[in-house]
Amino acid sequence: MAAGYQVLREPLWNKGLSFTPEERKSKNLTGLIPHTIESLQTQCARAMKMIQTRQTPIDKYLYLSSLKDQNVDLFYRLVMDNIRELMPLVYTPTIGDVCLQYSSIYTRPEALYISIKQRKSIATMLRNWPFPNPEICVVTDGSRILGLGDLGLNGVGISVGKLALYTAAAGIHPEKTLPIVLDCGTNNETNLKDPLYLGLRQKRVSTTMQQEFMDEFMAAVKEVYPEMVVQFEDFETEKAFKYLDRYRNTQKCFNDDVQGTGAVVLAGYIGAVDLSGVPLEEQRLVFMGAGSAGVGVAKQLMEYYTRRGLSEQEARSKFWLVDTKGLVTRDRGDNLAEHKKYFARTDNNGLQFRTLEEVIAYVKPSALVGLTATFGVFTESVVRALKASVDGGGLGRRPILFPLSNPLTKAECTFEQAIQWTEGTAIFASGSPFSSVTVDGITYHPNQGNNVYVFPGLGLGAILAKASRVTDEMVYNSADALAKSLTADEIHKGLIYPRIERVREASLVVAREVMKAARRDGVSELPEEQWVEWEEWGDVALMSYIRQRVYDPVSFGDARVRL
Ligand SMILES: NC(=O)C1=CN([C@@H]2O[C@H](COP(=O)(O)OP(=O)(O)OC[C@H]3O[C@@H](n4cnc5c(N)ncnc54)[C@H](OP(=O)(O)O)[C@@H]3O)[C@@H](O)[C@H]2O)C=CC1
Ligand SMILES: CC(=O)C(=O)O
Ligand SMILES: [Mg+2]
Repeated sequence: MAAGYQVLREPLWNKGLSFTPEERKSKNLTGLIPHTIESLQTQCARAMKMIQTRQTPIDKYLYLSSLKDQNVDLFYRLVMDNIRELMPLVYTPTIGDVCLQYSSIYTRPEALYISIKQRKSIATMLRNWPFPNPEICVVTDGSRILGLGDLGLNGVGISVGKLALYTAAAGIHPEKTLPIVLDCGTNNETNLKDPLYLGLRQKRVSTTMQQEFMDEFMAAVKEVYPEMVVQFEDFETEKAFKYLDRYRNTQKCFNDDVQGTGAVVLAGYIGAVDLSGVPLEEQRLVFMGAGSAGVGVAKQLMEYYTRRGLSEQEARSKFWLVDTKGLVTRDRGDNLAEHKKYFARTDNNGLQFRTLEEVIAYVKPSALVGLTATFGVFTESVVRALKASVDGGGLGRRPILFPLSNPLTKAECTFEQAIQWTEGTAIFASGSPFSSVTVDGITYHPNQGNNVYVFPGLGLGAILAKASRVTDEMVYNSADALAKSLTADEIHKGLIYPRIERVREASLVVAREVMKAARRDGVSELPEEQWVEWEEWGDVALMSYIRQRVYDPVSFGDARVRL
């Protein structure tokens, strides 16, 4: 163990003012820090005060980021204990601005930056990562960052942000997380012209060349870190589907935008249907956006229907997908992208519907899901038409309205608009957090339908189960577990997701069910005796195993009950 100053300079060793008298002596810290001993809570109180003095979300982010670089335990204790206030800073919406400005605000490395020019040394770069045996990586090529488009290398911020939540929301040790950006060029002219841009100054390479690069990357991962789970994040549509299909049967990986989003929306949908007064079989869903998230979500919801006894045909018929050209139909006359074909309608009798208003008038949906990355496409007339089509089915019925695009500047509508235009009846979930709204003395609370409720638990479950693959059953069960994780109080309050303060508790439940699904699918490589023991003692024993393995920073002087 290094002594003195070096201990204070190493973020994973530094405890700030929480070093005990014995540690201060043994590590030669005496005099290098103030004599006072403080608990993590006291240090958190100081940090919160500092955050409040910062004016803009980016300034607050920079303060937090610098804190993470000085004292990892303090950073995570702070985020865990103040998740409602701080998650929007380390994640969406602020992380969107961070990515937009990443090259300008860059101060120090925090990820692996792998450029296609260095493709011959991917394995070496992976080995250069200073911490041994990472368990989870989030990898992006920056080609579709949130709803902000192609940000190139600057998209690395999303890998960093998602992994901070793996730790805060699921307790994966920070040392075991690995953010990666694969730099294949960018088509973003602003970045290419920016003298400070840190990425390759060239247009994106061809699909074929990137495919070869991905193959090399995934092979290097298998060679260097065979146990690591790979989360694909924010790859543009075609690549999102293609890479998932290509690697999912041979490596431990999943796509967060397709599968994580699918699972989180399914969990919310299960709760929303209960509140809506429209029975599951009568629900009719319009999806605005037929990209990686839209199709991923539709497929996951369809799975729910088929597990409830509907045939594939019946289940598929509940979904109407809309893209920039209107309702997706087989006979629309354009060359439909492969991923859109499955849900393309064939029952439209040659009719085509260009606008969302036309689609709503035709379908009379009970639920409207937005995954377009386009602000404001749920206009007043659209939302009022949705409400009218639900009202038509009987009094007291409530529309399901999920504008899920990120960050807030891309949301299809705001919470306030949803409340106003539906007279407070909308069952609402958005991708980024909106504040509560009070109208005529009634306060309405929004839900945040974001894959943050799924990926941390899904990843943790896959790691702890030593799963050789991430199977559909594991993904489906993450949704099921999340839906069942609400408390009576949350259900009573009309919520469809656990309060964000409980995201960690919910993630551990998700992880437990993911582990069990891995076992059922025969992909868990844990010893048989271990499973026999859990099967004998049940969920309590399994949960206790999980809790013993999660990171939960505490300090000398803390007297509190931990998860
Ligand atoms: N809440 C959450 O947890 C998550 C939210 N998201 C958000 O979802 C959004 C979309 O992501 P993703 O699916 O990966 O993106 P894609 O680029 O794959 O898909 C976008 C889709 O939206 C359609 N679209 C865009 N503008 C319009 C418009 N004006 N009218 C109708 N359709 C439109 C596109 O049509 P076309 O095909 O014709 O181009 C395309 O089908 C992003 O903002 C992302 O942040 C994603 C994952 C998780
Ligand atoms: C949340 C997320 O994964 C996205 O917006 O892409
Ligand atoms: Mg994403």
